[in-house]
Amino acid sequence: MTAHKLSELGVSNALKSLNSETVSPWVIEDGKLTKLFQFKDFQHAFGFMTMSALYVEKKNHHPEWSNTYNKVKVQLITHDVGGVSEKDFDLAKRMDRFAG
Ligand SMILES: C[C@H](O)[C@H](O)[C@H]1CNC2=NC(N)=NC(=O)C2=N1
Repeated sequence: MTAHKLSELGVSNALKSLNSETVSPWVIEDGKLTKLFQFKDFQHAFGFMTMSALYVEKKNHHPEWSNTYNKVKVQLITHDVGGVSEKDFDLAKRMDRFAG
């Protein structure tokens, strides 16, 4: 699947749809699709990262993320097109599911 950089309107519409399915919102921060996940403890946070890692490797589309104890900050952008694309929204939806 080739990536196409989404327009501002495209990002805004995709964000509305993505956030209708999740309790805590994704936002655009520094031009990247961003979310802070909070888990009950480190093990759950790391389990989320492990499930996500297997998926991102299969899709060859990788997050920028950091983990502090029970928190995982995720930022998604499609480097090949220099902006947010459908691939980022697909991964965001999957990560919300992995987070339970
Ligand atoms: C060579 C390799 O397929 C590319 O660099 C892939 C790897 N993972 C990637 N991840 C993200 N987030 N954006 C990309 O453009 C991208 N490109």
